[in-house]
Amino acid sequence: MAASATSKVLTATVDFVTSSTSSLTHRRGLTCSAAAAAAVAARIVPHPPDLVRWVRREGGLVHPKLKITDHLSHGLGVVATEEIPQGSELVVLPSHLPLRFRRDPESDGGGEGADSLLNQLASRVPEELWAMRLGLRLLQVRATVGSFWWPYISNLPEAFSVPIFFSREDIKNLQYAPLLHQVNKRCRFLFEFEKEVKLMLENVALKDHPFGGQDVNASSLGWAMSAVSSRAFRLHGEILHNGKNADIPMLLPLIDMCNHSFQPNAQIVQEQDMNSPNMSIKVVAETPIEQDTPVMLNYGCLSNDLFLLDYGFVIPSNPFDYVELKYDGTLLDAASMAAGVSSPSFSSPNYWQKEILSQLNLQGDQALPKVSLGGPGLVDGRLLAALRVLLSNDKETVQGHDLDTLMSLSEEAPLGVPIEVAALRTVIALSVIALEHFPTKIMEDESILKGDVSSSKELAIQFRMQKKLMIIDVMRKLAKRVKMLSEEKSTA
Ligand SMILES: C[S@@+](CC[C@H](N)C(=O)[O-])C[C@H]1O[C@@H](n2cnc3c(N)ncnc32)[C@H](O)[C@@H]1O
Repeated sequence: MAASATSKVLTATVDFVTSSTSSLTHRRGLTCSAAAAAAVAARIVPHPPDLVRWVRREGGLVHPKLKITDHLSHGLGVVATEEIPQGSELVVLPSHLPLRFRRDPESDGGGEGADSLLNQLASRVPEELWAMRLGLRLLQVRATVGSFWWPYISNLPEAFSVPIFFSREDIKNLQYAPLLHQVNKRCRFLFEFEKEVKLMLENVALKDHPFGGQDVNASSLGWAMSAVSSRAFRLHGEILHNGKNADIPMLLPLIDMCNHSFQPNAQIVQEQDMNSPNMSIKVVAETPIEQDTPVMLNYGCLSNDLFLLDYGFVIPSNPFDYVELKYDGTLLDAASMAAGVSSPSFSSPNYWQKEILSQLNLQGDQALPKVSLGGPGLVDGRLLAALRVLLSNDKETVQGHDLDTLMSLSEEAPLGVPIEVAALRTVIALSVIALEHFPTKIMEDESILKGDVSSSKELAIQFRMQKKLMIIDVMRKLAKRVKMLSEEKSTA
């Protein structure tokens, strides 16, 4: 495969991103450090108060057959000490226990108070880094002597295994440009934000200081952002004056001790409190929970990029994992030729094909060239439709199908078996190119993991290995489909 074609496949090249790799490792402050292991259970203080007792004392409910315990590879977790029936309420939090960022419009107007300064700082955080906003509140509460939330805060991990705390070397070890890009973006933001916070708080009197006069740097900001991204749930806030309620992120004491599974045995339920605009938040058993079984919640159908970036772990054989590719006609021509398709015309579509590419947002001013491979659909619908359309010379047949049909892999061969086989073979060749883009092979990764590696290096290697295994899985499934179609055709 031509090097120029292969270098285009992933949405950005690793070299480009790593040339400016930022990392928080050399800036570890008082309040944070990289996790010594993905499953590290060390807390902010060595012997924090009993969280279960605190929740009960504050009027919450904790099922008597639950306890917090070490979960081998997931840190702490919540476990059933005896069988718990389906439908049982496991934890109920009264509305004053969740920690949220409450934006008080009256303190937004440039006043001097601590809350006003916190609001001003929060308003400088871009929406996509929402975790930093609640993180500011978390830092404020953490710095408050005698804080109501201290029993909760003191039970938080002292370190997180998210990649902003990896060494530069281990960030490069991820080998996947879209994630490197996100990690760098977060690191750069934290360094910039540290400057802004310092500037804004330089001459603030102690009584007005949102962090009780304590130094806040990129590391402590990173700790707070990671605490929130790995533990907060987006839930309905209280009912607003207009009767609606907006989704807001909240830290849920004790509930956030539950680990993640795609086959959860419990779920979060919100209930309107009688006579108040508040919502109580519960965890309810969705299935019977056997003795010694952990209570598991589903954090969401996320890719490994998001699990690693926000939570600091990677899920093996994650059905929602995918790789990003850039839609590029020249690359598709190369892939298609490698797949044995004769005279493909991806780089020179004719006018009716161009129109469809525009409708698919793959061409024109509004083009969104990022497409994906993997996930539940295996192939990005827009990519599949483009391949099917560009491999066909039959305008009438193509125009006889709507875009949804052309984009669906479950629609078997809408433009005929030869076109379908050529399209799928092209995707397989694209997958090979994507695989070649990783500097190491799976076997090399496996042998590195057999050695003595740091936990962050292990996570980085697990991440890239899972991406490669996922691509191979896509290739295998598509090859099976090609075989089936070819057999069907030959027996027809
Ligand atoms: C909401 S907290 C759960 C409580 C956490 N285990 C603790 O020790 O505080 C989420 C964190 O738990 C760990 N975790 C949760 N589910 C996991 C899983 N399926 N695999 C690995 N780690 C997991 C990760 O460190 C994640 O950032």
